[in-house]
Amino acid sequence: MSMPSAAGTAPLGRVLLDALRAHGAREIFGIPGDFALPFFRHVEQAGILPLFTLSHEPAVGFAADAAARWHGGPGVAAVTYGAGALNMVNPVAGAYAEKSPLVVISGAPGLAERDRGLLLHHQARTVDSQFRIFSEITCDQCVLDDPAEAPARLARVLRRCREESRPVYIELPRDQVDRPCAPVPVLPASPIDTEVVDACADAVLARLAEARAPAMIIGVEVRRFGLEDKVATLARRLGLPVASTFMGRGLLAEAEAPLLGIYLGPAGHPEVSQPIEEADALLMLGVLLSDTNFGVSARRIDLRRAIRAVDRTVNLGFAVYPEVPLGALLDALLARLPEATPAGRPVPPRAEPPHGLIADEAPVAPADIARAVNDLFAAHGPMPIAADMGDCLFTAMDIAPSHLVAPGYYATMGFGVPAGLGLCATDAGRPLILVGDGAFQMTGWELGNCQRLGFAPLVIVFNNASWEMLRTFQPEGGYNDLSAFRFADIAETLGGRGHRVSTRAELKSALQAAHADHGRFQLVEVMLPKGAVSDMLGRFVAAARGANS
Ligand SMILES: Cc1ncc(Cc2csc(CCOP(=O)(O)OP(=O)(O)O)c2C)c(N)n1
Ligand SMILES: [Mg+2]
Repeated sequence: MSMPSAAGTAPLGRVLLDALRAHGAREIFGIPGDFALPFFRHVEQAGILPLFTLSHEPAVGFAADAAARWHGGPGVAAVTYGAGALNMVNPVAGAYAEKSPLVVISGAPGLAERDRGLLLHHQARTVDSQFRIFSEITCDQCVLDDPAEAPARLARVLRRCREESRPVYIELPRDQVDRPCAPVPVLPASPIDTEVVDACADAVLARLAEARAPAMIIGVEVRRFGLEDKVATLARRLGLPVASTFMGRGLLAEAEAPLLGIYLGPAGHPEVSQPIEEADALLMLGVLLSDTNFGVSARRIDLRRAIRAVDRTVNLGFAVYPEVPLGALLDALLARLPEATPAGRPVPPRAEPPHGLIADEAPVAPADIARAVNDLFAAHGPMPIAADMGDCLFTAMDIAPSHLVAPGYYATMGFGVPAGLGLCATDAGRPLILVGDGAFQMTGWELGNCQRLGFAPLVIVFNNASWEMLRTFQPEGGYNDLSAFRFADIAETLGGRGHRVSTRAELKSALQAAHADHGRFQLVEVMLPKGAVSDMLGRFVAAARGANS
């Protein structure tokens, strides 16, 4: 029942939608439930943010995460309490790990029903259990149990979501949704101490100036905070060779910058690894110190000599500069550097992505898929890519630069197809989805929503009937053999168009036909021979074995 609105107020559900929009959200992904129905009514009636419903909450989380990464701003996942929200723990954990600004909105029991002394349906342990679970995988949380406090609480968590680029959790008791509430302010950026920033910038430049062979490596925060241009300018002015991490793939690829390529330790190219590992001052901007970024090389990079700027903190040797956002540091560094580009060390020309698929009767290897996609991009322009975990992600490292969303660190399967649907909902353009057969079995069925939603992604399924990545780590595992799903046939049933290919010639013509057909989703099922893996995966596993031996 909508309460009469006092002057300047509106129902809390509507106020929340206005606030999400004002903070940069452009869509809502969700699955309703009785605890969330009052809020979903506002979503549908207000039309402030378009609602995209999917079939299973993990997909809702992955889709909202992908939209957040594309926007560099909030992606919104709205679910019901308990069964819905707890279904989404894995995607939210992945968003936390990979610094994606995801906003989780969960309907919840009303205040009145919490005190009736009954165990509520969807309740796990206590009514507050869900809040505690999400407190572990979000950077801030609030319960909107008092409309008088709601604007301040929402302003706080939405600012932290933006500034930390991490998920936040909003719990919305269903009997509060229609209560009158004042608008939510958009708070100014959290104050920073410019003296700390200045001292930090001076120390960084002094450290780089005394180094014999400085270098730069950049990571996911550069993308999340939209700092690519500033980083490219900094690299030019400093004359430093720069590499991106595995998670930072594609950064600076289109910029005028001395980019070496992707740093992958011994699994990568020596002309990229050497300047990074031999640097006597390594400037690390927005880099997550994760095993997938450095695990195969932790022993090779002396982090004590590195300058690390991530998570609003700069570590330089034993000095720590707190509350220095990456953007503020970049501004301070650029303000201290002349516009001229010094004659830096010559940077070797970047390795060109492989092109020129030989369209013959040979069986398809993962490297052929990269070549075929690069040929397609060269002919028709790049597509945004959503990749799942598995060899498809390693193959993506050989695909020409384009916007990539992938679980490069958290490494969860199931991300690819829902993330591609998330991109379809944004203004990213038609995505290419890369997914293995094992991961497709988890969330690929979400393609069945494409017809209703008007989405037409191009999907490539790497079908080796195997958990092949696991087999490279442990060949003796008999459990890696999977059933032979006929995904191309299933595509037709799901409302799309299926193409099954076994040779390179079939791959080329199927991709051309799929790319030309925008009317429905296209699924190109590539039958890969047993044991066929990308060189990149082979090198990564060998290096990982070496690092862990
Ligand atoms: C949610 C989740 N559960 C298990 C695993 C562990 C795993 C990592 S890679 C992999 C096999 C992937 O098989 P797929 O056929 O998709 O790709 P490919 O290796 O190229 O054949 C598994 C099971 C992860 N990462 N996430
Ligand atoms: Mg497989």
